[in-house]
Amino acid sequence: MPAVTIPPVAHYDPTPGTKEEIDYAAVPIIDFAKVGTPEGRAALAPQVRDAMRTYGFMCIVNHGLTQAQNERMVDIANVPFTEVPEEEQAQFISKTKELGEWKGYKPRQYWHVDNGVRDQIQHYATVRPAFGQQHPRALQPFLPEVHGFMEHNHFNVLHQILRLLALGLELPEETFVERHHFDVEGLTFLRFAKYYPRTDDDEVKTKNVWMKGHTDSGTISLLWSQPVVALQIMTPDGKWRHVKHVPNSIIVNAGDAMEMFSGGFYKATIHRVVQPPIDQRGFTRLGLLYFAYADADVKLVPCTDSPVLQRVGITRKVEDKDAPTMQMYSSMRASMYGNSEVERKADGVDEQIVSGLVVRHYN
Ligand SMILES: O=C(O)CCC(=O)C(=O)O
Ligand SMILES: [Fe+2]
Repeated sequence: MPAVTIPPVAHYDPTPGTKEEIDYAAVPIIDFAKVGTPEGRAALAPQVRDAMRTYGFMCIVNHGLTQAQNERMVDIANVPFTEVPEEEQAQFISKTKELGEWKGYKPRQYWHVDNGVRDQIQHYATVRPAFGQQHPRALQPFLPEVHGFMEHNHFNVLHQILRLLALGLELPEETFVERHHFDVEGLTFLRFAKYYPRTDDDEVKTKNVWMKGHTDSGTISLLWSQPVVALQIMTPDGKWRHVKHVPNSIIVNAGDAMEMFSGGFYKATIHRVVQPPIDQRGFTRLGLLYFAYADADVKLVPCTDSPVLQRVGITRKVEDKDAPTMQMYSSMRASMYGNSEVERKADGVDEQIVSGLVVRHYN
C-alpha cells in the first residue's frame, strides 16, 4: 500500500489566552465520550435538551478529534488567506448577494456593520463534497483532509446532536438526521473565518461590534472554539456575555430552522462578535465553522407529532401553509445579511422581512 503523505503546511500560531477577568455566559459543557451508544445518548439527551432550550448554546468536549488534528485544520484554514495571491482569490469570490449561497471567498468589507463602517472579516467557504467545487491551487493538496473534516463534523458531531435533539422532543431518533444528508448537494458548508484587527475609528463608530448580533439561519452551527475571546451571546437575562474558550471543544448553537422545527422549543440564540480583550488585540482571529442546514426542499414547519411539543405548546412565526423551505429561507438570509437596506428601529435593532418572517440584527 502506498504510504499516505500529508502535505506540509505553515503553522498558524494561536493567540495566547486572555488573562483578563471576563463575565462569561454559563454555557453548559456536554461530554460526547459516550455519544456513540444508545445508553450514552439516553443519558445525554436531557442535558442537551436543557442546554438548547435555555441557552441555545452548548460546548462539546470529547468530540473525537485530538488537539493536534484540530490544530492541523486551523493551519489548513489559514491557507486560503495567506497562500493564495490576490488575483487568484478574485476568481473565487462567493456570489452570496446574487445567488444566496456561500462558496469561496467573502472579501473583507462585504458587509455594512454600522455608521458607514464595513467589516474586516474574510471567509473561505467549502461546500460538500469538497471535490465538487473549484478551489485555489494552494488549497488543493489539502482537500482530502478538508473533506474528512467535514465528514467528521457531519456524521460524528452534527448527526449525534440531531439524534439528541430528537430524543429531547420524544421523537424517533433519526427524525432530524433524515433531513441532513451529506452526499446530496445542499446548503451545509464549512467556513474558514479570519478576523483582522480594526482601526480605533471603526471601533468607536460601531461601539466595538465586529459582527452584528444575529441568529444563524440553518439548523445547527458548530463553531470550533479558538482562543480569541470575542463571541458573545444574548443570555436569558437579556445581557451580552462572552463565551469562554475551552481548548479542543466545539461551541454549538441552534439556528432559526431548528427553532422552527421545534416550534420555539430550541432557541436560535442571538450572538455577535466584538473587539477582543486588551491583551488579545492586534492579533488575527482564525476560526473553523460548520454551518448545517436541513436538505434544501424541507419545509420549515414544526414537528407536531412530538409529545413534548403537544404538552408545552408550539410557537409559530408563520402559518404552516406559508412556511418557506430551507433553501428559500437560507438564500434570502444570505443575500440580505449586512445589506444596508434594513429598517432601523428606535432601539438599535434593524429589521428585514425574509419569506414573511421578521429577521432582526442587533447592534
Ligand atoms: O466567529 C465566531 O465566533 C462566530 C461567527 C458567527 O456567528 C457566524 O459566522 O455566523
Ligand atoms: Fe452566527
